[in-house]
Amino acid sequence: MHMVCDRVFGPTTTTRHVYDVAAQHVVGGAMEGINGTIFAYGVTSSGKTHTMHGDQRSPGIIPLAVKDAFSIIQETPSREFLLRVSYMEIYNEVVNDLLNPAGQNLRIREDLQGAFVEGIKEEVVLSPAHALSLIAAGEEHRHVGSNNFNLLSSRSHTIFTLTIESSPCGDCSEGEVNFSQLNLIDLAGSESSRAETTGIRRKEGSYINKSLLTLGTVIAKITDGRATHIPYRDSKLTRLLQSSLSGHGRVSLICTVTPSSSNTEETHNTLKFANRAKQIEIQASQNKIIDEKSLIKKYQNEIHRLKEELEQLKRGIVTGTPLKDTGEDDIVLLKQKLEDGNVKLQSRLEQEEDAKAALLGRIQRLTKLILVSTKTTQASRFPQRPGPRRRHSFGEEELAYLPYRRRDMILDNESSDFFVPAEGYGETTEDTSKEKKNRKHGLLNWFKQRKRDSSGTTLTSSDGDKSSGTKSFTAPSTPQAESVTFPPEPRISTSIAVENITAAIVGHDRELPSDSLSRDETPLASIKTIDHVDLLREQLKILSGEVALHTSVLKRLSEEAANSPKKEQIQMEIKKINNEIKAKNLQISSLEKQMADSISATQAKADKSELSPSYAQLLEQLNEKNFELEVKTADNRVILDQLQNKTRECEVLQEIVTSLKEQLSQALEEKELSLSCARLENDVAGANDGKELHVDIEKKATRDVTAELLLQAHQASEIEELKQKLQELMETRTQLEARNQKLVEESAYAKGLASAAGVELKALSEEVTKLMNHNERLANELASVRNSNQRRVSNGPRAMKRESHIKRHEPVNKREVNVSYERELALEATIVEKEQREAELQKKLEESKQREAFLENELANMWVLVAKLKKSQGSEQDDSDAKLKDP
Ligand SMILES: Nc1ncnc2c1ncn2[C@@H]1O[C@H](COP(=O)(O)OP(=O)(O)OP(=O)(O)O)[C@@H](O)[C@H]1O
Repeated sequence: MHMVCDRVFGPTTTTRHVYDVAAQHVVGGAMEGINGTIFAYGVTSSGKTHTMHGDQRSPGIIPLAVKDAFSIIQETPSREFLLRVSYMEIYNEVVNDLLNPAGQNLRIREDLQGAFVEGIKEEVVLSPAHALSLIAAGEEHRHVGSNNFNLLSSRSHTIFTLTIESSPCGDCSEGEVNFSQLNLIDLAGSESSRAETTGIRRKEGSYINKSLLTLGTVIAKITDGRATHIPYRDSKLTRLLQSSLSGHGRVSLICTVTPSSSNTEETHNTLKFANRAKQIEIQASQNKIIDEKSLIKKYQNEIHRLKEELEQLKRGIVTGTPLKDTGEDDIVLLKQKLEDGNVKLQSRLEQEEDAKAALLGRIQRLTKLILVSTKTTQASRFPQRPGPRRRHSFGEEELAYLPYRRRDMILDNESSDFFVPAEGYGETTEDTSKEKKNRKHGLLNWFKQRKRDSSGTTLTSSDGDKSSGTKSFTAPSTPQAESVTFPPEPRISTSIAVENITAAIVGHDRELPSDSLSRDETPLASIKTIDHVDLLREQLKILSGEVALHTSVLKRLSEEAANSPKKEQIQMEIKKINNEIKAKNLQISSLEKQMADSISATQAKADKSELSPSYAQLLEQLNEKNFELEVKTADNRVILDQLQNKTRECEVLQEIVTSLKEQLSQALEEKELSLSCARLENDVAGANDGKELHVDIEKKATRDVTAELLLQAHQASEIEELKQKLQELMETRTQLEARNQKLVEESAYAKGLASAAGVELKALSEEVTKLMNHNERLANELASVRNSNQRRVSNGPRAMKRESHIKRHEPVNKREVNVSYERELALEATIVEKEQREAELQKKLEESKQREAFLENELANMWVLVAKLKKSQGSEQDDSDAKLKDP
């Protein structure tokens, strides 16, 4: 950015140096009758208060300026001065008197000399300590509060005004009186929209930002050249600074910036502001008061009159009534009269002595307010300033009014009271000591905890003077002033076309009529109506400002909503702000109605009575303003509608983004599932080729929408493939399950067979056992039969005898032998048969055993197979379960 400014100061620069470079010429000019304004501008916590007020270690521009003003008086023995101060704050667009706690919500009025605050308290000051004590007392009433960046942030703009009157020295000074005002302004810091503030701080912040915004707009319009209307009246700050901003006096703008990277945007804005302000064309001139309304003149004249009175009184006392020649008869009478007269004279003398003392006291009181140099040399200070002044050195008493006493750092090489009142200096000291008793250590920073030692970079933009102009502020007691052109001073100045000045003045003049009416001339009823309409207008402006602010916040939130994850919260806030805007718009319309009613009432009255031209003009102005307000409100509504549309669009976009995100996450889930299935398939089928899929889509998708779409397409095809694979896998699984079922059935059948075979085998073995038993019995029988036959043969004679005996009974025995023989044969045949059957059964048993062994073997194989199948099925089931649980 191409930047124009006079000087850039680094962090090591002292405020004293900044004062010398950027402020001293403004103070010097003010002491010569040229209005001056010095103000600090910057983001919150960038060091404005530090620059303007400072502390004991480093006194700020205000104490340095006050000190310098008194130094200049000391160095100007040819003139006598009268200094008075006022101190006010603009808090939430309300003007409060910091020197008088009762002076709250003061009105700004305008006369031909410019804007002034009605009813503001002005105090005549006699010394730097006196002035600083007043600032200190005023600071205690100033609004401060902690914000995110500054523990004691200025929540209001403060304007310290030093009104200077000077006239040539001498009792019967007929010379002109110089009149000027020096405004030293400490602005509240602009607040970032990022600042997390709530409630009262947010309200204060919005007022601060609004007035600073108006200040920026006014400066932009002044420097624009084409602007026909400059909105000075949009804020109290610009209204009061109108004269200074339109170039009618010396102006020095000190912009403070902070090195913090989080404030880059604000720093940039501050630099832009400085750059713009630098383009303002300055036309400073010396103001001279030619009428008798000057306060210094008033005091001088009164002193003069009182002195004459005193002289007369003195003469009256001294001068006795001469005695005339009288006769002897009258002597007694005369003696009597003389005695009476003496008593009377005595009492008159006493009265006159009292009057004389009272007069002297008044003369002393008045003269002590007028400050003159203690130097005896009467060398004129103007137009050439004498050699370097000894200044900036603070005495003990003055330091007491500065915050955080660090006397070791101050070079106290000069007495503080190097000026004296014109007369009665002793009384001043007495008064000052009284002040001392009452003083409070109370400038804002008195109580400030210094949070950091590193300083913000201070940047100064100071404009020089070029031609003529008028004064900026007018106090209620301010006399009429006249502009006198001074030749331009050799000073750094901006380059701006002279036409622009004219335009600015025209714009300025155009605004004046509504308030330029003399209060004496305006009928009371009209004043009331105008006041009411003024009030409504002010309220309207505040509301419009708030609507504008809300609108900007809304815009910001809408932008944020697009990116922030806390969408719902932001949407809620957007809704809240929308509601607020609606409520404000309702208020605006009701105010407009009230204004319209007031105006029509005024119009009706005006129709009845004869309107003065100024009144008609005023009405016209009001109508114009009303129209302007209506236009602005309509504009606001249009902007609001646009914003609401944008918000809706944003919401729709948000929904699209959300659905896209959901789709993406779904796709990712599916892909994950498919991947696990594929892995499972590979495990089961053993046909895993080791194919690896890369799943890092989510990050990529958020980075690049196009890439995301491509990736999605790619993923879709992959998902399709994977689905097919999954299908195949499912089929395989079904087949496997069928096969498994078959095997289970077979195994059950085999089991049945095996058990049947077992039963059969058991029956067979029992039969075999039976047969074997039977066989054994038969064999035993056979053996016993054989044994008996053999015994008979082997028994011999006995057997023979028996046989012979038997022979005697031959026919019976023969039959018996035959039966036995047949029976033996039958038994033998049965045994053979049994043996054959036994062999057969043995053979059958063997076969059964073999079959059983085979079946058992088959069964074992089957169990192995079943176990295998179960195992594979189980792992498959586990995998799919795990996949389903953790997709
Ligand atoms: N140049 C500096 N040297 C040392 N300290 C500084 C400097 N500038 C600022 N500071 C310190 O930083 C803090 C904030 O400064 P200051 O209060 O002056 O900021 P500000 O711009 O007035 O803020 P706000 O607008 O919130 O009132 C104070 O404690 C002040 O002492």
